[in-house]
Formats: sequence, structure tokens, C-alpha cells
Amino acid sequence: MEVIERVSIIRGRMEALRCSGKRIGFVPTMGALHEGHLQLLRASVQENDVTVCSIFVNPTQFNNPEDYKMYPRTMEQDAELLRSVGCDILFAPHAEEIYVQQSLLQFSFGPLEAVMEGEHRPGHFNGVATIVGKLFHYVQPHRAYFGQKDLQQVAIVKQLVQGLSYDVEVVRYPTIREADGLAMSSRNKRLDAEQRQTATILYSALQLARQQLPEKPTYSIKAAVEAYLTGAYGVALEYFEIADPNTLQPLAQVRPGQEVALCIAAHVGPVRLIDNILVNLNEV
Ligand SMILES: Nc1ncnc2c1ncn2[C@@H]1O[C@H](COP(=O)(O)OP(=O)(O)OP(=O)(O)O)[C@@H](O)[C@H]1O
Ligand SMILES: CC(C)(CO)[C@@H](O)C(=O)[O-]
Ligand code: BAL
Repeated sequence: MEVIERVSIIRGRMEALRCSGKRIGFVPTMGALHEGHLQLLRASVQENDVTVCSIFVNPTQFNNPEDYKMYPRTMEQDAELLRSVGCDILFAPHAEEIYVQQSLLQFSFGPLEAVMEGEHRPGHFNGVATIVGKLFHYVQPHRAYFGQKDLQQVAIVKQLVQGLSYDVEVVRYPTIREADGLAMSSRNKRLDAEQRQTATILYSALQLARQQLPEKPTYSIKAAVEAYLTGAYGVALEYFEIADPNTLQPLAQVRPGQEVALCIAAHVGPVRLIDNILVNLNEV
């Protein structure tokens, strides 16, 4: 595996690969890799000629400085894992080169960024769009792989690709979970043993909501989830939403046959976690 840190070098390398007709798959990450990332990488290795993974803890998407400071960084172990799944190029740039001066770019994603992660993490999606836009320029992928765990992020990236006419296919890959249902996430590394146990409550809250979907109105399901989390020790619910899986807008009612996204964000101890499941109302 080739490790590239400089923007000028990745640009030249990718230009040459593109010109030689290679299909390029790209998995952008912030590192501290786990099985969820590795599944995205395996899919890319299987479906493309060359796979690039980027590792960059992007400062502009963090609305909370403490979260940025504490974000797990495990570069050497990450490089080993990338080799084990057959990744061809690791792009690990430095912030000084990505942000030569303070970024003043402003994106607007309309209603999509007014809800959930957009509402609760001011500036977050502006930072995501800025870095993903830059990375797409450097790497020039044919396909880019993103996890369903960050469902709203996938919708933002699709809107970015459409709005700026990038010639990139955005692939959404299902969420990989631990045996007890907890969605794999780099931030899980920050949980102590007790918090790790408690964190399974996000997935059980989603399952509770799923069971109630066919019979109960959405307001009553939301109240049940709120009550469930309020009763639990060491957890603070930030939001639970029943939303359209593409627009991410909250749904006041659901119809038979409709696909809905159940989305949750909660703090477990000092760590903020998110999760979601997609439910087809015909299959509940
Ligand atoms: N459990 C998972 N299953 C599938 N994809 C995942 C999973 N976790 C993360 N991803 C995807 O991997 C990519 C990189 O994510 P990132 O590096 O932020 O890791 P993360 O585990 O989501 O960390 P955190 O949520 O703590 O920031 C994103 O597209 C993300 O959606
Ligand atoms: C897409 C991404 C790598 C941009 O920094 C990040 O938001 C992530 O890891 O999901
Ligand atoms: N995994 C999404 C990136 C973030 O939480 O900042």
C-alpha cells in the first residue's frame, strides 16, 4: 500500500491512474478504523481497480472543540488494517495543507440541514461538504462509499455531488453492528466498560420504535422513546425522529408500504453517539 501525505502527490497519482483507465473507489474516513470501515473498503476493493482510503480528522466539521481534541487517532494500526483488506492508497493529509487559510466557504443544503445532525451540530455539514468536495477533487473517484450510520451525511453528499456536478457515484453501505446491536463507531473507543454496556440502549430504543410503528401514531412513539431513555442512567437523549429516508424531513404520519428512517442521537457519558434503522412498513 502506498501512503501519500501531500496534496500535489495524490493529485498527480490519481491523474495518472485515471488516464490509464483505472476505475477508482474511494472511502473517506477520519480514522480509528473498525469493521464498519473495513466493510466499506472491502466493497470498494471488490468493485473497483484501485481503492483509496483517506484518513483526516477534519477540524471544520467539529462543532465541539473537546470532541475534536478527544477524537481517537490510531494511524499505525489503521495502516495495518488497510493493508489487510487490500487498500491500494492511503491518503493522510495534514490540516495545514488542506486549509492553507481559514475556510470561508458557505454551503446551503436547505431543509436537509435544518434537522437532526444539521440542527444539533451547527456548521457540521458545511465542514463535511467542504472536506468531501476537496477530497473528491484530489482523488477523482468514480465511486465513493459512505455508511448508512451517517444517513443524513449520505444525503448531504448526494446533494453536493448533484449541485457541483461531480462525476461520482455515491454508494450507501449498511450499518455494521456489534453482536449486541451497538452500531460500530470510532467514538465507541472512548466509552468505558459501563458506558459501553449502556450504549446498547440506542439500538434497543430504535427496536422499540420499530415495533410500535404499525399501530401507534408518530407522536406517541416519540413519547415512548423519550420515556425509555429518560428512565435510563447515564444517557441523555438529544433527538429521536421518524423521518423520510431521502429528505430526512420528520414525518407526522406514516403510510402502509412506506419506508421510514428511525434516527437517534444521544450522549452516553461524555460521548455523543448516533444511530438509525430503515423500516419498510410492509415488513414490520
Ligand atoms: N458501523 C458502521 N457501518 C458502516 N459504515 C460505517 C460505520 N461506522 C462508520 N461508517 C462509515 O465510515 C465512514 C467514515 O466514518 P468515520 O471515520 O467518521 O467513522 P465513525 O465510526 O462514523 O466515527 P464517528 O461516528 O465516531 O465519527 C462514514 O461514511 C461512516 O458512515
Ligand atoms: C465523510 C467524512 C470522512 C468527512 O470528514 C466524515 O464526515 C466521516 O468520517 O463520516
Ligand atoms: N461520522 C461522522 C463524522 C462526525 O461525526 O463528525
